[in-house]
Amino acid sequence: MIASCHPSDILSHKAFKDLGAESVFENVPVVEKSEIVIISTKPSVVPIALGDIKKAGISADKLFLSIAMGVTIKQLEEFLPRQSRVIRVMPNTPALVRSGASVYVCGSKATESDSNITKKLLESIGTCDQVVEGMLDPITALSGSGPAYIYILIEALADGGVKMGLPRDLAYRLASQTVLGASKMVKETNTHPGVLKDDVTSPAGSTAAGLHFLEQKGNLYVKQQQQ
Ligand SMILES: NC(=O)C1=CN([C@@H]2O[C@H](COP(=O)(O)OP(=O)(O)OC[C@H]3O[C@@H](n4cnc5c(N)ncnc54)[C@H](OP(=O)(O)O)[C@@H]3O)[C@@H](O)[C@H]2O)C=CC1
Ligand SMILES: O=C(O)[C@@H]1CCC=N1
Repeated sequence: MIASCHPSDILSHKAFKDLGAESVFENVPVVEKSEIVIISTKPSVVPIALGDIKKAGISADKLFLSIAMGVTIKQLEEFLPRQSRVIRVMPNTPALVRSGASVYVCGSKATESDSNITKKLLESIGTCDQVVEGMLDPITALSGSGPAYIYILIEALADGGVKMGLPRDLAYRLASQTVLGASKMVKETNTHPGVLKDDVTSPAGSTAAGLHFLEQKGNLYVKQQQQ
């Protein structure tokens, strides 16, 4: 494995080395020495980084996997040497704990073998689905950005517990395990989330009161947006 980073980025340089990768400060040697190249710069940097590769006139016999948000297959193929094989991927940060949700789209020159190796790579860090490019923006909003929305939910659940007297570490443990458990219920029982919600909600119970409160707040929010 070989990775590039900026000369001032000592932390990434060390992190790559700790992973057992060769770490360099230029993109061209990374592409020269690799069969599969992962493009993971910010979207605005993609044309610059790929421009370096095109200018260097490297052989195009490589598979490029791009995780850059919003950079289309057509743009990637234009930025790279002709005949480069391109696959666009949208992963998410739970990949760090091997619970990612990734999707990928094959470019015009990607082969079945490229698709298979991409699936194998992504399945080693979570789930993986092949999709069509038109789905990538909504998927970015759902599973790409989604963890941020769930963290806010976990923080809010824990804050509520702390407000009512729970120690913070216990509150975070319970909140995160609750999200994990609820998620597994949806995945493993194949039951509609509305039905699972009803199962928790006893008549005249505390969950019904909590849901009523949230619904009122939700309606309030929608009304504020409409004003
Ligand atoms: N964050 C997320 O949850 C997700 C992000 N993505 C996509 O991943 C990409 C990276 O996002 P993120 O990790 O958050 O961003 P970061 O800014 O953390 O990472 C970008 C990396 O690119 C490096 N870089 C900058 N310029 C160059 C260059 N010219 N050549 C090579 N490397 C360069 C940076 O190095 P240095 O710091 O040394 O400049 C940095 O390590 C984005 O395209 C984003 O859309 C996709 C899915 C989820
Ligand atoms: O917000 C971002 O730029 C990236 C894309 C998906 C998740 N984070």
